[in-house]
Amino acid sequence: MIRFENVTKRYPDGTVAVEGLSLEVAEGELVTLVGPSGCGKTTTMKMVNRLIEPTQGRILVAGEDIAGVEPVELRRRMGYVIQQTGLFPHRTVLDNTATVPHLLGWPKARRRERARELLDLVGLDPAVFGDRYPDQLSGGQRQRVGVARALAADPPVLLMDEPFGAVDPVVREHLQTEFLRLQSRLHKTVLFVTHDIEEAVRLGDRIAVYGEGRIEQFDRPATVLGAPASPYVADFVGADRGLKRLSVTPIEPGDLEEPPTVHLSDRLDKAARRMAAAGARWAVVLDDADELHGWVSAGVVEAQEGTVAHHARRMEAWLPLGSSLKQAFSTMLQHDAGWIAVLDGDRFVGVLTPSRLHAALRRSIDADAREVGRTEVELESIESS
Ligand SMILES: Nc1ncnc2c1ncn2[C@@H]1O[C@H](COP(=O)(O)OP(=O)(O)OP(=O)(O)O)[C@@H](O)[C@H]1O
Repeated sequence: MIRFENVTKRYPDGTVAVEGLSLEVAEGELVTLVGPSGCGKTTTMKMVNRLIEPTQGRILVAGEDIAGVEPVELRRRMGYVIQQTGLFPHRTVLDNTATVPHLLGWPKARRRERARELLDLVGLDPAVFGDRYPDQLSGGQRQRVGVARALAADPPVLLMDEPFGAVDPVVREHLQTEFLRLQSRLHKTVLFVTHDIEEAVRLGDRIAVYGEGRIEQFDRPATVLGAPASPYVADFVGADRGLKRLSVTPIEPGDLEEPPTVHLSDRLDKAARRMAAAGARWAVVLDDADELHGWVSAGVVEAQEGTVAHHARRMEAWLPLGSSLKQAFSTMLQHDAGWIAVLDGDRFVGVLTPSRLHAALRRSIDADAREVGRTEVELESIESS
């Protein structure tokens, strides 16, 4: 969707900001450009909407060489979000959001309706915020308006230059989560500049790690963290990259243990037999709709009569399949739990234990090194190592 072909930018004073850059962002993909200050990220981005012209090479968007597209026309096809949102201070939030539809000549009622819809989408109630001016908003709210404005005309491409850079870390994490949720619905092609490696790995389908004016590695976040291409990249992603990798490695069905399951309505002697047969000290308890209720321990079951319902404990520590290993670890710590339940929708699929979590992480590193799927890596090789 966005393709750089051997692009170089040399400024008139001789500074080479970008050199021989080749990079392709697929349709619907979110690529983060990350690197230290001055390495050429912003220059790269601004060449896509022709705020800066390359000295050499060409850039194609949807197959078309943008050198032949009117800059104003080109920019209407691309949402652009920057750190200092660039909102018009004397226009209301609603009018700011409707900027591009206004430029495109949409009738007033339609563009106001669209602006309200967009504000809703980014989590701002238009009835509350629509008539405010930008200086009557918090930094995080201003950034949301910036995102809403960029999306207003539904452009296929979004260019985002440190859009969450000016807000505190808690708000930033919140905005990132919301943006990921939005992106999972909208599937825009996104080029996202940041100097924050945490943000880059969290948001990017792939990340391009910049050295000076050139890309040192362009890969999925887990690969960059697990197998940095050079000492420079290893240094940039940080000594705690193993820990960071937890946040980009999802829980997969193959990572889970399957303890015996019993139902709330089961008699205790049946539950006891099932646990004994499995050699388990506890079982997961499901309700009549087969949804997770909690757990029950073998000790309680053996000593009592009646049904599981009287002795089952609620299980609060659970996560959906596909959550990150970091969320899993954090949930274990938060609930002081030796395992967490993993659900697929409402369906219970298994449990993740600390040793399985460790195995999953090791397996994903092995899988990347061998360029195979994680499920193809034998668990034995981990447990015996
Ligand atoms: N108009 C200009 N004239 C000369 N040099 C420039 C110009 N704009 C940028 N540069 C230089 O080009 C290099 C890359 O700048 P760029 O803004 O692309 O970096 P960046 O990675 O986005 O940095 P930051 O994270 O600090 O925004 C820097 O050395 C910068 O000083």
